[in-house]
Amino acid sequence: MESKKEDVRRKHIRLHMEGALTARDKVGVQDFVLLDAYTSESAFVDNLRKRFNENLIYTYIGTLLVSVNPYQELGIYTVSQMELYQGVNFFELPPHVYAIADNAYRMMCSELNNHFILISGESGAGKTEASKKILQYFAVTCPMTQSLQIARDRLLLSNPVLEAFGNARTLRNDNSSRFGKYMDIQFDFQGIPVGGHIISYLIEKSRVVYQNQGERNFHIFYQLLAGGEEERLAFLGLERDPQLYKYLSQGHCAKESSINDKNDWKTVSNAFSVIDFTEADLENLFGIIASVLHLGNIGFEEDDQGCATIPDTHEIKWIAKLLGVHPADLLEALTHRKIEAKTEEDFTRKTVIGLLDIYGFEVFDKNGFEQFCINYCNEKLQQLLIERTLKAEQAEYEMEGIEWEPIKYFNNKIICDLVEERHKGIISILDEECIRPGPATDLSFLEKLEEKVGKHAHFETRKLAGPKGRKKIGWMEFRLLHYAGEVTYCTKGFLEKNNDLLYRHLKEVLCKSKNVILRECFLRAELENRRRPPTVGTQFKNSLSSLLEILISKEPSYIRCIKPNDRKEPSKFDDFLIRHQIKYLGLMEHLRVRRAGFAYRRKYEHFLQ
Ligand SMILES: Nc1ncnc2c1ncn2[C@@H]1O[C@H](COP(=O)(O)OP(=O)(O)OP(=O)(O)O)[C@@H](O)[C@H]1O
Repeated sequence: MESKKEDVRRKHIRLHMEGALTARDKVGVQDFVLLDAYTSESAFVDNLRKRFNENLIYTYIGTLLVSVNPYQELGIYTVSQMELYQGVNFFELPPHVYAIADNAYRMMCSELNNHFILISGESGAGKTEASKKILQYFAVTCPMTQSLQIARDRLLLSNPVLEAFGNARTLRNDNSSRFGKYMDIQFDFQGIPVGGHIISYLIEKSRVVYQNQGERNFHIFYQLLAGGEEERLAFLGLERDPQLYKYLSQGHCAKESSINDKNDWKTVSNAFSVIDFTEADLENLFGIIASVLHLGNIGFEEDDQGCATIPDTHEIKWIAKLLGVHPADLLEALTHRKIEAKTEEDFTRKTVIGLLDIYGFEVFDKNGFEQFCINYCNEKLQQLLIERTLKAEQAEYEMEGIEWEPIKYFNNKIICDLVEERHKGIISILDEECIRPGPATDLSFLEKLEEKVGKHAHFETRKLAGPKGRKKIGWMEFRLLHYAGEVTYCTKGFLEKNNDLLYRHLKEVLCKSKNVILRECFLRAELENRRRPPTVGTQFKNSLSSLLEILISKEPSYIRCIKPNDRKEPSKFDDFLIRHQIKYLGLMEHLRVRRAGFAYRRKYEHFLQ
């Protein structure tokens, strides 16, 4: 009986495959490695366009998956599609995100090793969707006992909560993740999912207090106001109208027709109940969320001695109530000084498949401290790719004595060092400028950079550039020649954003809070540590290095997501925008290396015949 069912399944798969193979033959190449003009970016774009026009959004470069956001439902994520890819050799079926997921799963089961799938691309390119599809794939295709379904649901349903707290409307994407997300799914020796972890990285904290024109704060604030029950809002001292809150209205788009905060609130509330948040947990959590809104509305004034005062204590009373702290202590702490910062994570090993959904290179008209951090993160991830893929591939050919042309690829370690090297790198120089006594400014920081890294081949400023380059760099700016291209950063705000000081008084007050969540975040023991807390840049660097430690021990798979146009339109393929992404995703470079591997395989196969 079982084998008959299996036969039918196999037949079904074969028919699908044959159909797909014919379709794929007609539409460009399904693997860029097969491109004759593989060094030509135009040929690359042509192939991508041809396939995209036929709704074939996936193409391989060897085992790396290139995905173009279709901005429409294509009907390619059905359960029968999942079954089609289940247990089938990677290259036998047309490229698909399910093939990547299935391949990692099968390798993990057979070799009992750990894997990660790195999903990168710029905002709106489809990273989060891709990671959701992979999770759904595992949820449907992995052997599952009833009790484990609860764990599965938790993993899938925690997503709306993560998105509510970590995503926001930006100019590029209505639901843009403003943090890096690492999720791993643990499997036992039979390949049954037994648990998982979610770690969020590098959240864009500055968004809480400031949003650019056309952008919003994190969704949860708006969802709470739009959908929260009357009693809850009354308890929190909140009004429904987001315009009343400074932290929600700076971008002038608190209410957006494309976003339904009220409906989203329902989804998030439901998710909270599935992941076992009690009413007491929610009370504490929303107490903190509401306090942020009240904090934003506090009016500070200067007294006769030039000191900060808060004449209207209305908001203070609410915050004190919600956080369970003494109003006088809070008032004092908000107008006086001291410092702090925090934590990392740790977890036990099993065989796991990790999913890392992380923002790609950001290159805007004006790039600030946030873009500097994000792009540094991308340099480090590229380093990992070089270490793990390119170098390994070359080493293998050399070891086996296979004839091949060495590929010249750029090793971006030099740029990583420029940013992160102790005492010498940009982050250290910035930290020094933040710490040193005397009047440090963003401009003095720029001057320090010129003095200390001015000779570096990947660093430029207006002063250092020749007469030609000078025009394109402003007085307050420096330019980094990243592995994927140049990005000009404006130093304005670097010092302030790097400092992230949480004054000691304030921390002491929060340690005594009756709000359980807050008390967990501000540990008394940490107050005893009199050392200066790390700066934001250093926190970022440390967090990144712990992320890389997690990744380095695992076998990698890569998904590179591309956004086809800026208007979120289906069927619109903007060549210019796509070329930009091909460049910043390093795809041509990757193809060159893969192609060398492919040339070898072809030679080898021929030899075998
Ligand atoms: N495979 C897909 N099929 C259909 N629509 C998609 C697909 N991938 C993405 N989209 C559409 O594009 C939108 C943006 O995608 P997504 O949120 O995954 O981007 P992202 O790369 O995670 O962006 P950010 O970095 O800003 O979070 C989605 O809300 C969805 O409407």
